[in-house]
Amino acid sequence: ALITCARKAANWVWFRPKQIEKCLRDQGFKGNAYRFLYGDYKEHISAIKEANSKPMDANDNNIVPRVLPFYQYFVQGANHFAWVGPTPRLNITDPKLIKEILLNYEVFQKPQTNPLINLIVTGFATYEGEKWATHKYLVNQAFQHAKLKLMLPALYSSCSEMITKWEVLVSTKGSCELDVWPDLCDLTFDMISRTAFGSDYDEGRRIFQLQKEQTAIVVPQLRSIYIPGWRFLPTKTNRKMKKIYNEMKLLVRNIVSKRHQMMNGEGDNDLLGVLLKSSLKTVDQKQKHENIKLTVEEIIAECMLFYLAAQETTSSLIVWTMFLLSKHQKWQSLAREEVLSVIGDDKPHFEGLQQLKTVTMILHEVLRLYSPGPFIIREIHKNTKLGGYVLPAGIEVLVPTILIHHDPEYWGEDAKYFNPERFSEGIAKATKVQGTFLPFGGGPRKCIGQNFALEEAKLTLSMILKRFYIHPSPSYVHAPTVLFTVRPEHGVHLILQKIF
Ligand code: HEM
Repeated sequence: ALITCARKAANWVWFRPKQIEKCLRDQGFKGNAYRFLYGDYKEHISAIKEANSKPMDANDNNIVPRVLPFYQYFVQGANHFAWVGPTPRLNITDPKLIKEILLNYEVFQKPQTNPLINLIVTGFATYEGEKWATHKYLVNQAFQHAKLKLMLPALYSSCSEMITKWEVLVSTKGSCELDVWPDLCDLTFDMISRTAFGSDYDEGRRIFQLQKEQTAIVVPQLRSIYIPGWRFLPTKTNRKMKKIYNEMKLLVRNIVSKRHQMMNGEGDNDLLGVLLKSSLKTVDQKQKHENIKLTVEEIIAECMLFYLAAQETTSSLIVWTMFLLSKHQKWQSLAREEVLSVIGDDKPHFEGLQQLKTVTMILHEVLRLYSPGPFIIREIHKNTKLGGYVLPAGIEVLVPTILIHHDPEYWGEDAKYFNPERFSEGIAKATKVQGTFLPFGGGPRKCIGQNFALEEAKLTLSMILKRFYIHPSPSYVHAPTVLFTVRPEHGVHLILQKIF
């Protein structure tokens, strides 16, 4: 047994990486030679630290060196690989190959993360195969057009609370300086709580606190140490995380069972209602995924996923939009004019939000420049053809979406500039090469919450633009950084001026 274990360990930390390295080099891929256990990991971490050590010029949108520092400094180009411990990660920037990767989702799978991340990311985002397909199908029911329309009043209530708070702040002087980031995080949390849990959303608030605690624990771990195989160690951190996770699970379980008892087969229109319906009844018999029932455990996992996937991504989109509108007053005025002409003094309504063309162009441009999810990672478990290459089993591929979004080859010489005009004739005509706008990913594993996020963002921006002029603040420090999403390291300080 000892000999078998020793052989396996030696294979994992040395022989297999060296074999893979040879296979990659033989096909023309470039990268550093594999170094025992750590690979390029130490350089990777110091590149992140170095890149984040100083703020950027506030007029500079070239955030790639901060967001993908290792890529920028060491890899320098497409079809290079870097070592994350004993695992090589191949960078792919060719749109044709990216399309192949995203479409071939059964082979290019989501990477297995360490168990700490598994305590944060749950639900179907972590599944593969038939289980993923059936769960995605069921969860998708909650994001249908008709359902999104019904969610609007809940989103409106959340947003009104934030706007009222800001109106109080500006009431004495007519304007105030404010870090809008924490408020936007609270807002998107509140929105997902209401839309996920309907009337039980208050009980969901505690989940937010717990998720914040989890992130606070996990982030320094991810950035500082790397011990290959550490996932097997019963560390203090693991225990702390597990404790928080169990508390979250209990909270969601209580909400789920309360609703389960109340519903007697009839669901609400919130996300939980849709999932619970599926646990009570069989789904449309004509559909492929008939007779699927979710267990309570599975529903809990999906609810916890909503919180993670829906919250910081959308707040990141809204905060960078506010920041860029503060810098580009022309676009701010155009957006405000459009909101006033389409929605006027009414409450924002679903059809109105669909008609906001300028606001949509602005949001697309923000998603391009400040993509909340700046890269996509996949791994393969068997030797796989990709274009003219044969990729060896056990490697990861990284699609650096943000790098592609900033590439002048696809977006023109003004790729680094904020120019929503490029989206005036839709996404297809904004880029020179199709498949280079990937803020929500692509293929079957594309983001399920895309329309929901855009609805949230349009509603929030409409309500803000109707009440306030947004100006830059001298205390703002431009420091985009990646912590699950591209977020502002020191918040986003802006001056809000009341519109009378
Ligand atoms: C601006 C906001 C958002 C952005 C930029 C965004 C981005 C993304 C991206 C890039 C992916 C693909 C990841 C991959 O292929 O590895 C993804 C997947 C996903 N997103 Fe979003 N997302 C946003 C909002 C949301 C919201 C509001 C929800 C839920 C309510 C959500 C739920 C999910 C889920 C569940 C997946 C996994 C899909 C699957 O594995 O099939 N996202 N998102």
